[in-house]
Amino acid sequence: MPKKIEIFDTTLRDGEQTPGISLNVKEKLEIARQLEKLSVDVIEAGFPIASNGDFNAVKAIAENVKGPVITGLARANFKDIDRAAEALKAAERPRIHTFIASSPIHMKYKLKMTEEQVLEAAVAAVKRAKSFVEDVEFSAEDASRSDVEFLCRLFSAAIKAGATVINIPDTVGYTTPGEFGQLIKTIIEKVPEIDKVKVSVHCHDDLGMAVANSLEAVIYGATQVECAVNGLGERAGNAALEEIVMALDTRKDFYQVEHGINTKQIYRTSKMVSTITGIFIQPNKAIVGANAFAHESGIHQHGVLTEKSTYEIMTPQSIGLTTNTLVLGKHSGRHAFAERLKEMGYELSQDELNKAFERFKDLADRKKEISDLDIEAIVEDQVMKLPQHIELECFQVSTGNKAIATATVRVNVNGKVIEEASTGDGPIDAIYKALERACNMNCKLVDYSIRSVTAGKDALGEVTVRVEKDGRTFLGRGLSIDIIEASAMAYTNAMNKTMWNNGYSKPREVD
Ligand SMILES: CC(=O)SCCNC(=O)CCNC(=O)[C@H](O)C(C)(C)COP(=O)(O)OP(=O)(O)OC[C@H]1O[C@@H](n2cnc3c(N)ncnc32)[C@H](O)[C@@H]1OP(=O)(O)O
Ligand SMILES: CC(C)C(=O)C(=O)O
Repeated sequence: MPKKIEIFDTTLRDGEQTPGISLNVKEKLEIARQLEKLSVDVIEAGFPIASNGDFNAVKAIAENVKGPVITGLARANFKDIDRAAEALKAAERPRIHTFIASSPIHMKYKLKMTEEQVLEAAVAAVKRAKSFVEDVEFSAEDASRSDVEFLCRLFSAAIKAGATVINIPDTVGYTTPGEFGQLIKTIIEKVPEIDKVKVSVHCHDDLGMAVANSLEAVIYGATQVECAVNGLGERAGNAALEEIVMALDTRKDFYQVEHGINTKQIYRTSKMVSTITGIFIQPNKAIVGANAFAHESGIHQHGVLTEKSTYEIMTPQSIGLTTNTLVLGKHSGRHAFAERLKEMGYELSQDELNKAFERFKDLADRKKEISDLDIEAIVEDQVMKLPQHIELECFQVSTGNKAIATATVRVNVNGKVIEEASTGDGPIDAIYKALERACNMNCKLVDYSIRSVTAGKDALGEVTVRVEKDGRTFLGRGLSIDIIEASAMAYTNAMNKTMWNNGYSKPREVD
C-alpha cells in the first residue's frame, strides 16, 4: 500500500499572518467548512492566545467542523497551552500544536535561552498539552538553521514527553531541496522514537522553494505536509496546498504516495480564500491562476485541439473547473481561430477564413485580447463585406465646462457628401445629433459603453453602442486612441447596420 501523506492546512493560522489579512469568526468558519469539503486531514484554526477573536474562531470551528483534526497553536508556555485547550474543548479530534525555536540565532537573540532551557520548556509544554488532549504536535521553530544533534535530542525528548507529531519547519524559507531532504533523513535515522510519531514539515517560500522543499521531505519520509491555500502565510507565504496536492496527484508515479484530498474542491476553495482575504491570485499562479488552463499561442492551441495531453499535464476538471480556455491573442494560430468561428456558428470558406485571420492578427497586434464581439465584427465587416452606406469623413468638436458642446461632421451617404452641425449635452451627444441630421435619420441611443483595450496613455478606446430604430436594436463598435472618434465610429457603424437589409446585408439584431 502506498503511504498516505496527511495535509495539514494552516490557512487560518499562518495564512492569516499574511500582512493585511484579519479574518473574523464568521469568515474563518466559512473557510473551515470549505476545508472540510476539501477533505484536509488537519485544520490549524488559529492561535487562541493571540486575541479573543482568534480564540472564538478556534472555538467555533472546534464546535462546528467535524471530520478533520482541529488544532490551535500555542507557545511553549502554560498560558498559551491552557487557552488552546479551552478553545479546542468541543473538537471531535483536538490537537494542541506547541512550538519553541531551536536555532542558535533564535535561542540567543529572541528567547534568550540556552539549549537546555529550550529542551526543558519543550518537554514541559508537551506534557502540559498532553494533560488536555491525546494528540500533541511539537514544532522546533527554525529547525532548518538549527544544530542537527540538538534538534534530534529535542525531538527525542518531545516524543518521550508524549508528542504524537514532530514538525520540522523551514521557518525562514532558507533551505534547499537537497539539504532539506538530507535533514529529514538524518532526523528519521537519529531519533530512536521516530517511528512512534508522524513526521511533519512546514516550509516557507522566501526563496520560492517551499513546495519543492516539502516534496523533497516527502521523498525522505515526511508523512504530514503543512501548507496554506494559495500559498498564503507570513512574508512570502507557506507552501501552496494546491501545488503540493496536485504534484503528489499528477506525479503519483514518482512520489508513490497517496493523499485524501478531494481535488475537485481545489478551485472553489482557492476562489473563496481569495475573495474572503482580499488577496488576489496572480494569473500565472500554478494550478489556480486564471491562466493555469488557458492556451494563447497557436502551436499550443493546435496541439490541445488535437489532443489535450500535448500541453495539459492534468485536467481542468480534476481541480473543479469545467473546461480549459483557448485565449485568442496575437500569438494564436489559424486552428484556434477557426475553432472559435465554428463555435460561434460561422462557416467560412478557406479563402474567407484566411482573410478573416489576417484581419484578426492585425487587430491582435493592437489589442490585449480578442473577444467574440471582435470576431463578429471582423466577419461581418471584412468577410461578408457589408456595404457602407454611411462613411464618416471627418468631424470637429468644440467643448468645455463653460461652453456649449458643438460638433460638425462631414459624411458620405451613398456617394453624397453632406456636412452638418449640432449642439448637444456634451461632445458625444453633439456629434451623434450631427450625424443623425447629416444622414436624415432618427435613432435612439439605448446603451453606450467605453473601455480601454490596450494599456498606457495611448490606449485604444473601444466604444460599443446599441441604438434602437423602428423597434429593433443594432450594435455598433468603434476603436481609436481618440475616444470621441471611437464614439463617432461606433454610432456610424450602428447607423450603417440599420440601413442593411438583404442576405449578408441583413442587419443583425441584438438583445
Ligand atoms: C514562526 C511562526 O509563525 S510563530 C507564530 C507567529 N504568530 C504570531 O505571533 C501571531 C500571534 N501573536 C500574538 O498575538 C502575540 O505575539 C502574542 C499574543 C502571542 C504574544 O504577545 P506579547 O506577549 O505582546 O509578546 P510579543 O509578541 O511582543 O513577544 C513574543 C514573546 O513570546 C516569546 N516567545 C516567542 N516564541 C515563544 C515560544 N515558542 N515559546 C515561549 N515563548 C516564546 C518571546 O521571547 C517574547 O517573550 P517576552 O515577551 O518575554 O520578551
Ligand atoms: C509555528 C511554526 C510551525 C511556524 O509557523 C514556523 O516555524 O514557520
